Amino acid sequence: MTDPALALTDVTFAWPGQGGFFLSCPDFRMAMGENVLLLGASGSGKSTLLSLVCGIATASGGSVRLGNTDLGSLRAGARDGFRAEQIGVIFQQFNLLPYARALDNILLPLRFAPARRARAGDPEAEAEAARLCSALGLPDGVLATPAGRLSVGQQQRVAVARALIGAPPLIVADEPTSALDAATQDSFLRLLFEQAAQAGSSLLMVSHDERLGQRFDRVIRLEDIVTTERAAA
Ligand SMILES: Nc1ncnc2c1ncn2[C@@H]1O[C@H](COP(=O)(O)OP(=O)(O)OP(=O)(O)O)[C@@H](O)[C@H]1O
Repeated sequence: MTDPALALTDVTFAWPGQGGFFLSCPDFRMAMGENVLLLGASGSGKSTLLSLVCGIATASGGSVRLGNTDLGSLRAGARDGFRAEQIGVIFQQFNLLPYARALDNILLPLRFAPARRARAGDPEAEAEAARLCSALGLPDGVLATPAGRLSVGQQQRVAVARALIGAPPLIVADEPTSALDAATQDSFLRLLFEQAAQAGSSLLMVSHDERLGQRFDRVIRLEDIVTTERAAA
């Protein structure tokens, strides 16, 4: 039997400090190639769960597995490299380098990920970046433009191209449509799904927006897979 793309088992985690936030996730799995939307209200712990999935935060108990690798078995440096190889991340604020060309932003994850760079067609990864931009509806000329000079919609597509390049097995997206109107959201999601499917990537998106649900293989409410507690003030 093939490993799931992602498996969280008996995971526990607490942010340190007063008013600490505790989260536990007994069992959450995603199949290879599956698209899952995780719905939750603001402050419910969606970004915390994504941090655990990406290995940015480390579970205090249980296991987070991507394919056949347990993130907890990796030292910090190895975990960073593993993340760069295996996960394409689309942040809410896109996190592009504003003074770097869109092309350099898209190629950035490949610097830390030799296997992903090879999948992107090293040494011609620029051609793959151009193909992704065109497939995502970005006009010619965007690649050479500093990211900070692009429109919000264009920056968002550049952020998606950066996540998709080199076909990472998992794409993680944190509220990537929050800055868009409904019509633009729909075309954006269609392109993201098409390109993720072409790359064979699984897609885990978190949002508070129930309207996005119809395009996904599975829609889950955060409270159905995690329990959370806040320390008394
Ligand atoms: N870096 C951090 N350090 C300490 N506590 C944190 C940190 N990040 C989040 N928290 C705590 O975890 C709780 C859940 O936050 P989280 O960002 O995971 O929720 P969310 O569902 O993603 O919210 P939003 O939709 O508003 O982004 C917060 O209320 C906060 O108390």
